Amino acid sequence: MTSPVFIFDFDSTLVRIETLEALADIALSDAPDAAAKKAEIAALTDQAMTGQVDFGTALRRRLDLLALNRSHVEALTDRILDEASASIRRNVDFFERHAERVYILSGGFREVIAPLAARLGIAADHVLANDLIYDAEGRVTGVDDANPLSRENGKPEVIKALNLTGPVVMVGDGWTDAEVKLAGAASRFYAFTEVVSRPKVIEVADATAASLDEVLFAEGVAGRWSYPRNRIRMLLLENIHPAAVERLEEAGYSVETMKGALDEDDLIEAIKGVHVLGIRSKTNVSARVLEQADRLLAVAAFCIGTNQIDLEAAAEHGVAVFNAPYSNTRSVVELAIGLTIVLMRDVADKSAAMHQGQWNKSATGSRELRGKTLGIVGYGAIGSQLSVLAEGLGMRVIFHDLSERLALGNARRMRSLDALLAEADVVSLHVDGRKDNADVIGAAQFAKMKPGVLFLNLSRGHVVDVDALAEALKSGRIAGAAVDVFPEEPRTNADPFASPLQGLKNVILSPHIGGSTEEAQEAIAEFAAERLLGYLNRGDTTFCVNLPNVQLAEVSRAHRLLHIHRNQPGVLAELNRALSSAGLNILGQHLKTDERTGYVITDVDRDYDPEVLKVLRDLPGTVRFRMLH
Ligand SMILES: NC(=O)c1ccc[n+]([C@@H]2O[C@H](COP(=O)([O-])OP(=O)(O)OC[C@H]3O[C@@H](n4cnc5c(N)ncnc54)[C@H](O)[C@@H]3O)[C@@H](O)[C@H]2O)c1
Ligand SMILES: O=C(O)[C@H](O)COP(=O)(O)O
Repeated sequence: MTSPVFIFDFDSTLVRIETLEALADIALSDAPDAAAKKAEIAALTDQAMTGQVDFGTALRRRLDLLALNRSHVEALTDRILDEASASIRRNVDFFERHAERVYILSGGFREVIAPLAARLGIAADHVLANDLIYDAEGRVTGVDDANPLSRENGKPEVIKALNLTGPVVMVGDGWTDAEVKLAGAASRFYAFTEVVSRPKVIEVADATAASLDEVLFAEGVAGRWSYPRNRIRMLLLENIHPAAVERLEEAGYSVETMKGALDEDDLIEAIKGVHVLGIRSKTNVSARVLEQADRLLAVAAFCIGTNQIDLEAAAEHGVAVFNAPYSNTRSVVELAIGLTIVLMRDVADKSAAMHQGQWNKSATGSRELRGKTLGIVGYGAIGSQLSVLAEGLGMRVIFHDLSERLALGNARRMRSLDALLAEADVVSLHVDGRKDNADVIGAAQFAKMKPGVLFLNLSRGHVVDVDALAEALKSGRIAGAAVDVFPEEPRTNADPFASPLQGLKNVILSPHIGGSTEEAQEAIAEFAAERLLGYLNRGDTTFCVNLPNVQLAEVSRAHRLLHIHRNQPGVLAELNRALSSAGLNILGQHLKTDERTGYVITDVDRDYDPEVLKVLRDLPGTVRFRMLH
């Protein structure tokens, strides 16, 4: 079968700008009537692109409004590579490989197009565009009137004159591109909507393409990615920072967001057809949810904790789970320090009294941090950082951890929790949210603490018996507490909150905001989005919390087969037998297993019978099979 000739429009297709509007921004930057002129130019562009004004008239009227000169055009030309549309940037490889069957056809200007054409490997004689005419002073006086592209219906005329063989595929956003189809000069016309969507153009198109990946997928051309990225749906819950949306959309994925968390039934409904779910600490991804997720490839916890996700069930379904283990740790530590000082000085109650008109200046019970003993339970990423900062403020630090952890600075490891409780003036909990940690601190532990101790929990709600804490506070054994996390937390800001700790003296309650700083949320968004992109685009499972971790480079000029299977004997041998009997040439292979799951990544030469993919999908033990190219 002859592969098609691809003809691409330039403005709002290969690039995300309209040339004349961008030139207007440059040329009119100091003009007093800039706004009015720009509006007129934008209106003319729109009228031409929707077929309301003929293209030639619109072009000349816009040029007349601009008083362009060579330096304006050069300024745009210099930055045109940065303006390439996202899916074009992702698919440079396609252009390079098919350059001899690719044309750029544009009512725009050859010199503006040239740098991008060169970057895509498209020869100068495959760039069909208007030529600007300059006078001796470098002022633009118009375009070459003899060029059909400076007129209505110029594009079909130019294509026909090329006498192309084989199917012709036209890709563009505007009416002049639709004219190609209407004049019978293209076999198929894709209305390109990545930059702008024009209903009148879509109406006459054979198909709509929200990205170049869509066109390549529909045309059966091996693009940069096997499946159009915009068809991969991502659902981000719980008010995840917009930086994540930006990054994932820039990479071509379709992202939907919701502010709050969802309960199990609503989540099951919401993730139908969703490939990637983004959550924070309040969405429970249960085995039942995973069971019914029909497309789910990955879950990203845009936070540290993953106790809200059934990690084992996710692995059984081949769903990779990622988190951001470090991005908000500093925020939690700063809050813990601040809360400790506020508790030591009883600032919260004194402030509340002042709001009621009471002046209560007194030093009784107020203490400095300096020289006090801080007992940190859980000496991981947060606990150990808190240790360093607290020492910097003059505290003595002791800690207890189930695992062997390096004591930082002068911190002293305590062999038992009880030993720590007996010595600490302040107890701060920083254990992880594993199920076994339920009620790690209850009545018995409060009884072992020093009278007058201060208590902080910024880890997980279920690790403390809150009723026992309330009793210990009421009895005065505990002098104050700061609690940021609760066994039951409202799913959204609109839901009510209730706790036995409400109304107690020297108790600071905060709505799970330990990691809620702008810095942390942005850093989490970037980190977790990168993990997702690494997994979707390369199969990379670095930092994955439930599948074997494999760090992978981008697949280049090969197809990558990603096979997740139950860790049972013989799967790798079977897989390689299938590959070898199909005559596939293996370019590279990685295997990593944990006690439950195996993950094999095989890069193969591109030419093979696609039937082999079915065999791999059906291999005994297969949990999930995916291919990237
Ligand atoms: N309040 C917030 O907004 C917020 C923000 C970030 C993290 N967190 C929570 O803070 C906690 C700590 O986070 P991290 O990043 O430091 O986790 P981490 O996994 O790095 O460290 C947890 C440490 O606790 C230890 N541990 C677990 N159970 C223990 C137990 N029963 N006794 C003693 N040690 C135990 C582990 O061995 C580990 O060293 C987690 O629960 C996390 O979900 C809360
Ligand atoms: O696990 C975490 O990182 C914290 O508990 C923060 O959770 P959040 O993103 O829901 O605030």
